[in-house]
Parts: sequence; structure tokens; C-alpha cells
Amino acid sequence: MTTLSLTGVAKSFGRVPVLRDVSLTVPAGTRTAVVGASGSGKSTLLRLIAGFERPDDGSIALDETTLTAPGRFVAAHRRGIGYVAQDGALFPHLTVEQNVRFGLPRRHRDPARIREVMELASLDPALAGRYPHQLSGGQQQRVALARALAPRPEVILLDEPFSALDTGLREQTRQAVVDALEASGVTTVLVTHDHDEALSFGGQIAVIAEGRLVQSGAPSAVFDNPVSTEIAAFLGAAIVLPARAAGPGGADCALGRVAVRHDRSNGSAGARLLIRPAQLGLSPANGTHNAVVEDVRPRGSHAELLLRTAGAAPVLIPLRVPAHEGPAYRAGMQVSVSVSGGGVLYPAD
Ligand SMILES: Nc1ncnc2c1ncn2[C@@H]1O[C@H](COP(=O)(O)OP(=O)(O)OP(=O)(O)O)[C@@H](O)[C@H]1O
Repeated sequence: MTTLSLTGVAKSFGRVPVLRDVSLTVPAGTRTAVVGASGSGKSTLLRLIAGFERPDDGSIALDETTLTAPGRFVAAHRRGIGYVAQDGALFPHLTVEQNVRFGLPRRHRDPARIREVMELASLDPALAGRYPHQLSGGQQQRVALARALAPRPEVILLDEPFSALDTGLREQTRQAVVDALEASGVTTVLVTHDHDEALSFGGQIAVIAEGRLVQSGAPSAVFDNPVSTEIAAFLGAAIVLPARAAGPGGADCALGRVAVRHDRSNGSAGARLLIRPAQLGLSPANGTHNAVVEDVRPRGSHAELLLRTAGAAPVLIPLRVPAHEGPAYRAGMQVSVSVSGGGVLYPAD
């Protein structure tokens, strides 16, 4: 198993910087998801690791072997890195078996290895003689993965491999791919713009914005304590309320006093508090209230409520409740909103 490390990697196209000073380590045998908005530089990062492009600066190494650095460049086909493209890029005129066999060097086209990687990628042996157009999108992606895994690469790179699949198939294919990667123990980097996919893919998430790696770490740690409210909102629904530090480990906001789980405010007088909707508990007010229902919209599986906080500077908070709870609320009703688990405190804008 091999550790992939990037140090100070930079890349521009013409005069436009696309990646700046990216450093990232993917420990041997682990999976990292690189997530960022469209155009943030994710695919470029993957192409640099694969050796399809040269960085302008910085280095990329597998364990102690430098793949690229000023004055050194190992060609893509000598890197021992497998690449799975967004559409799988299967050869349309070759069968599944022939596609997978193509991943192996000519002298090592062992039928047992082909069967083994097909099984690893949860591909039914009955599919071996089919052509790509006779497969579902999910099966095509699993064939692409089997082809990439066949030569036992040091590293696998996955470029948005699930984005063309519809929701049900995407989840199923993602699980099959994660299982195959786990069983083969290969060091893996996935790029995606889908935060749920990134958070559930592996042991590390790396968030990239405008060509910079802005935060990396265990998915639960990054989700729990994002470096900025922008990243918080990128990773999932976020409620950001004006707040003021109050008492030890607390902050006052439109919902009352809330515990501060992580303080990133640097003692700033004005501040903002991040809370996730799942932390909010809602009940019809019984005496005191801290919000009023502004709007209720049934959405089939759930109801969407819009709450207006009470007090001098009201804030609108969208919140989902289970469908069966929707009828308990109507516009104008006073409610009590509680916050469990505390929030993350940031400086004011
Ligand atoms: N070969 C190239 N020549 C010029 N500009 C390029 C080239 N490849 C990428 N770019 C530019 O670099 C920026 C980053 O592109 P990249 O494909 O890495 O982003 P991305 O985060 O993968 O986006 P997406 O999610 O939309 O695929 C974009 O502005 C893109 O237009």
C-alpha cells in the first residue's frame, strides 16, 4: 500500500491560476474525497496526479518516489495509477471481459485475475460477453473500476464517477465501488461536487475552493467544525444567526442563549453562530416563545416551515418537519425552538 502526497502544487492555464499551493496527504490504503464547486480545480488536481498535466510548481510523490517536481516528470503510464472517468470511458466495440482485460499488461492477461476483479466490482460473470451499450450506467462504471483495478495499481483516481447516474443507481453503485476499494485496499482519491457523496466516501475529505485547499480532515470533524460559514453551507444545510459571545462557552442569538461547541470568533465583539437544522427541536409555544411560524408548505414526505424569530432583529429560519407533524403548525402560531448540541461561533462578516 502506498501513500500519496502533494506538496505546494500549483497550476495555471495561461495566466489564470487554477490551483495554488495545494498540499494533501492520502495515507496508504485510505480513501479521500476532494469536494468543491464547479470550476474549483478538482479535475485539474486529479489530472496532475495522473500525469496527464504537469504542475507549474510543487511536487507529487508515491511513498518516497517523486512523480513530479521541478525538473522531474514520470509519464502517466509509468505511475501505477488507475483512472476512472466520469462516463467510464469504456471501449464500445469491446465486451466487458475484453474491456477489463485491456487494463492488464499484455503478458499478464490472466483470466483468473479478470474474474477476480469482476467479482470485486460486484459484476455478474454473465455480463462478461456484453457490450457497454448493453449495460446500465452503474454497471458501466463498475466495469471501468474493474479495468482500473485489474493491474493492481498503487492509487486509483475517480473523477465524478457517479454524477451521470440517477439517484437510486448512484447510491447502489457508490456502495459497490466503496466495497471494492475497501477490499482491494488501494489508496484512492475521488473528486465530486456532491457534498453528501464526499462526506460518506472515506476517511478524509478535502474541500477545495477557487484552487485552494481550504480544509481537510475526517468528514465528521470537517462537518462539525468548518473553517468558514461558506464551507459550512457548502457541506450541508446551515443556519447562520447574528450572535454575541455571552458567559462562559455560550452565545446569545435570536433563539436565546446557545452553547458554543467551537469558537472561531477570535474574541470578535459581533459574531455569527452556525447551527444545523437537524439540531433544532420545535414545539408549539407553551407560555414563552422565541419564534413565530411565517409559512407552512406540505411537501409530501415532509412539511417545510418558515420561522421568524421573535425579538428586535428577526431572522427567517427554514425548517423541515415530518409530514405528519405539518398540520400541527399554521402561519402566525407562536413556537418554541430549542437548539441541541451547541453551535460554531465565527466573527461577524
Ligand atoms: N486545459 C485547460 N485549458 C484552459 N483552462 C482549463 C483547462 N482545464 C481546466 N481549465 C480551467 O480551469 C478551471 C478549473 O477546471 P477543473 O475542470 O479543474 O474544475 P472542476 O472543479 O473539476 O470543475 P467541474 O466540477 O465543473 O468539472 C476552470 O476554470 C477551467 O475552465
